[in-house]
Amino acid sequence: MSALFQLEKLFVAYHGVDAVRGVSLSAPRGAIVSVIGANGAGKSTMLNAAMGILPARGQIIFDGAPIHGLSVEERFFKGIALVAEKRELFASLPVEDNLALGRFRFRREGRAAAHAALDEVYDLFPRLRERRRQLAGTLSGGERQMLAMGRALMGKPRLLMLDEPSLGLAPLIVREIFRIVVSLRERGVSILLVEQNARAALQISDYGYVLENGRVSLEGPSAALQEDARVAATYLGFGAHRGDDGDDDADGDDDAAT
Ligand SMILES: Nc1ncnc2c1ncn2[C@@H]1O[C@H](COP(=O)(O)OP(=O)(O)OP(=O)(O)O)[C@@H](O)[C@H]1O
Repeated sequence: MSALFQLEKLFVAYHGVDAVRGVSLSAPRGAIVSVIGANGAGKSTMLNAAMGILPARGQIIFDGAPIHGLSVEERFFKGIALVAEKRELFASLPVEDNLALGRFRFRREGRAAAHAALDEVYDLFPRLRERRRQLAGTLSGGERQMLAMGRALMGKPRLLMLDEPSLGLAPLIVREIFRIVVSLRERGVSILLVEQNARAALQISDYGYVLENGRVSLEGPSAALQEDARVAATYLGFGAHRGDDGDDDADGDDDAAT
């Protein structure tokens, strides 16, 4: 499988201090690639740099071409979308207006295309269809995550980057969200999934990277990572030692934290 997206020796700094330190990573077409790591490992920083929100050194390659010099909007038009950890919804607008904003850059395409995109998102997230007139600010945490993903999908991305989609959500909702992520892979969307919930991420991904202190410390097929003693001890809660993200099995949080 050829890579749709690659980072090569990516460095990202805040005030001269590197938070991401030489990360190389590859996301094949039609695959789910997960990046796991504790708080502060550099996961969000890496995604924000990949999207062009933060400046970075190193190579960022999409569909065989370097995109380093492109703006966020140009990357979006190439087919890259990021669902940020904070979801970044318009709380005082209804669900459907939030979704429509995900397509505003395509406004010249006309109503039929916009409706078709909306229908596709509603088919994927029937809950959003039921709540299409509800204000985004009144949605539950899980519904907000669905709306943030739905809005990103309105742009028909080829690469969907998800920053901690399970954050603050109850296990049942996490399962639903992750089931949808798997169905997106079946529809041909490539996924880069950043998660502290290592167990859930490795269960649905094809390949995984472990990020520690801004560096890739381990990588491999997700099934192999699940069997790896260091991953099990630090991120899956087995063995003598647990990492500082001990709440990684998604069963301790409620659904109202977002
Ligand atoms: N705006 C900022 N200014 C300065 N330092 C920052 C900023 N954002 C993040 N950092 C630092 O960069 C490092 C990486 O943070 P980042 O948010 O990328 O980690 P993360 O792996 O996504 O963690 P989390 O899961 O907690 O979001 C941390 O040490 C953090 O304190």
